[in-house]
Parts: sequence; structure tokens; C-alpha cells
Amino acid sequence: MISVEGLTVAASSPLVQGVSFEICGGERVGLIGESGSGKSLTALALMGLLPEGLSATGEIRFHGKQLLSARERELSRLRGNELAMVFQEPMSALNPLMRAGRQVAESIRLHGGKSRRAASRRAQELLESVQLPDAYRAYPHQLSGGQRQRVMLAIALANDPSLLICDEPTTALDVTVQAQVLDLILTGVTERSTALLFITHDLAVVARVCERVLVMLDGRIVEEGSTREVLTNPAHAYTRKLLAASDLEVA
Ligand SMILES: Nc1ncnc2c1ncn2[C@@H]1O[C@H](COP(=O)(O)OP(=O)(O)OP(=O)(O)O)[C@@H](O)[C@H]1O
Repeated sequence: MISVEGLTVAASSPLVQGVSFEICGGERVGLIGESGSGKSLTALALMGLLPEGLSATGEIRFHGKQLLSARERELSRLRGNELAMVFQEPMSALNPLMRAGRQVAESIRLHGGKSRRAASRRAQELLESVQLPDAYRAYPHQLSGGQRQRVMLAIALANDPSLLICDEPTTALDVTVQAQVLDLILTGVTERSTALLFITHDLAVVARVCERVLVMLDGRIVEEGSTREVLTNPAHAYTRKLLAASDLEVA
């Protein structure tokens, strides 16, 4: 479904180097590694959203299409439709002046060609599916951090994407809220057979959510395997260090 081959992201020097991996339809893959290891830049390169001044080389194929050489018009057609992303900070991704329900509905209308009425109805259903039945008319500032992140999830899943990328979606939330948002992500992708690339530095989250895991260090993938394999029998010294530093108990 998506395959990344020799992805390098560079400013004046390389920040991500020769990264290769594949994600199959419906597969849930974790991307772990310490701060600055290149996880977010890898995700942004997949979305075609790298900050100015950074350039990507290599190959990213999504359903056979080359993304790195795709025109912006093609990429924006894919984003929010086939390819969706949830960021760490929902407030910066939401429009503060637009009611939550309308933001979900707009995302449906932009890609789905539904009538205004049908899109509003679907937006309400999506808000119910993330357990926010009363949020349609709320503005983002009237919602809590966890509620905003659930609105973002409803927007990201609105058009049944084939790949959802989550970049530390629960890091800014309270622990109890984290678990709820994680469950909703898991349910949302499972129901749709959406593949998931989940970026986190929390191994417990990986153990709960992901079937396979990629470990990044200094811009490269240093280990990959099934979550169980990597967490019970890590091959790379860095992965062993990550495991030792976590309080994860792997049976
Ligand atoms: N716009 C930019 N220009 C130059 N360097 C950048 C830019 N964005 C990120 N970097 C650098 O690239 C490296 C990788 O950053 P990235 O954000 O991908 O790390 P990360 O693994 O996602 O970290 P975190 O867990 O803190 O989000 C870091 O050293 C960072 O300082």
C-alpha cells in the first residue's frame, strides 16, 4: 500500500538518511525513537508537508503512485482523503473560528462531493463515533485537549483513508484521556481497515496499538520487526536501552 525506499530528508546536512519500509493495507506500524531521531520528518515527507528549506529524495510509493515527484495538486487531493494525519497539538490544526462539526463536515465536502446536508449528518455521526455527540456546535476553545484531539480524529477518518499517520497524538493529554483517545484511534482504523503509522516514544503504546515496529536512531531505521519480537528480544543496543528505560513489562 505504501512503500518507502531510501528516503533522505536534508537541510544543509541529512536529517533522515536512507529510510526504507513498507506498510500493508490495514497494518498498524509503530515508529519509535528518541526526540530528534527523524520520526516527524519521515511522517511529514510521506504527507508532502516538509517545512520550507528541507528537501526529500528517494521513493515513496502510495498505491503505486510516486509521491515525492507528485504535483501539489495531486498531494492535496490525497491528503485528508486517502492519506490523513493527526498531530500532537490539535489546537494548531483546528480552525479556532469554526464550529467543530462544521470542520468535520467541510472535510467530507471537500473530498466526498456530498451535499451540505448529507455532510452535516455524516459529521454528526463521526462525532458520535468519537464519543462527542454534543460537540457539533462547539468552538475549539470550548473543548478540552482530549476532545479537540477526538475532533481531529473524526476529521482524519472522515473520508475512510487507507493510511492514517499519528504523530504523538496523545503526548499532550492526561493519562486517562490518553487511553481513551488511543482506543478510539484503534477502533477507528480497525473498523475501516485503515493502515496506521503511529509515532511515539512510549513503548507501552506501541505494545498496545501496533503489530510491527520500526526503531529510529539518528535519522536511520536501526531495527524493525513484529512488536512482540522487538519488545521481547531486541536486536539493537539502542532498542535494548529504550526498553530498559521504560517500565514496560513484556510477557
Ligand atoms: N525545519 C527544519 N530545519 C532544520 N532542521 C530541522 C527542521 N525540522 C526538524 N529538524 C531537525 O531534524 C531532526 C529530526 O527532527 P524530527 O522532528 O523528525 O525528530 P523526531 O524524532 O520527530 O523528534 P520528536 O520526538 O521530538 O518530535 C532534529 O535534529 C531536528 O532538529
